Amino acid sequence: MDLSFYKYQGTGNDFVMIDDRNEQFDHKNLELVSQLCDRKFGIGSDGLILIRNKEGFDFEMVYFNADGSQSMCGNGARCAVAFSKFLGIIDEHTKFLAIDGPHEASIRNGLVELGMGDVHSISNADQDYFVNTGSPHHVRFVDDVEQYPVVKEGASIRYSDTYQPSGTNVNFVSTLAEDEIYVRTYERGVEYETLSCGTGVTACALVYGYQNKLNHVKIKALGGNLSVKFAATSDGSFKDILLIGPAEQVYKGTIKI
Ligand SMILES: N[C@@H](CCC[C@H](N)C(=O)O)C(=O)O
Repeated sequence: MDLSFYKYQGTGNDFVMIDDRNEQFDHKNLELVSQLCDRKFGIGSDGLILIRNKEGFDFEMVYFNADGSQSMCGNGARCAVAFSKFLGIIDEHTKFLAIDGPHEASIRNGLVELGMGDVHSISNADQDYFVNTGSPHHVRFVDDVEQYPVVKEGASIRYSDTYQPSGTNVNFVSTLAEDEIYVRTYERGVEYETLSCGTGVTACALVYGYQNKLNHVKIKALGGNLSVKFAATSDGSFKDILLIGPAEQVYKGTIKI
């Protein structure tokens, strides 16, 4: 059977997107998901997203990592908003459902402002930090992130006893300017460094912003630039979090499954 798909990228985090409003894709077939995401034997991507109908929402984003596991994906959600606009499901504003709950977003000229879920706290993790932004993120500040062994150190933290059994994503951060950081991320479920991670840069921006009394942090990632705005509350939690950045359709195709 031929499966139609679109390919999207958000700051280099790339996704196979499937319009599955007729629910024909077998979402329990995780082997198929990882085969489609395989860069040698499939289409190739960091993740796969199904757009489905959901009562009370414009759509539901069903997200899978390349290995078939599921979590919240910030860049994927920005791409899902762009794809839903392309499909004519939404106009400039949307309310949709993801695995971590409802989200609101807007899109203008390919730039997506994505409302993220509230974050309850930043925890200490040895000398580093841990933040859950819909997906789990370890955050470590380093002197020169460009030269840092992200895959080696990231894998060692991801598989450490502290994070068993489900593991974590791992972000390494250096300061570029007073209001700008450079973030590189080892992603769980891809099991490698990706060019950008939306929930990851959000976690890093919250930690950096909190420490430096900022409510708007710019982020450089390997795949492009993002920014995060938020409000810090007196009890150490964060609300009104916006992840802002581009989302682009790269191509469409069909593949035999
Ligand atoms: N790339 C994503 C994060 C995807 C989920 C993550 N790999 C996990 O399993 O926690 C993003 O842009 O947020």
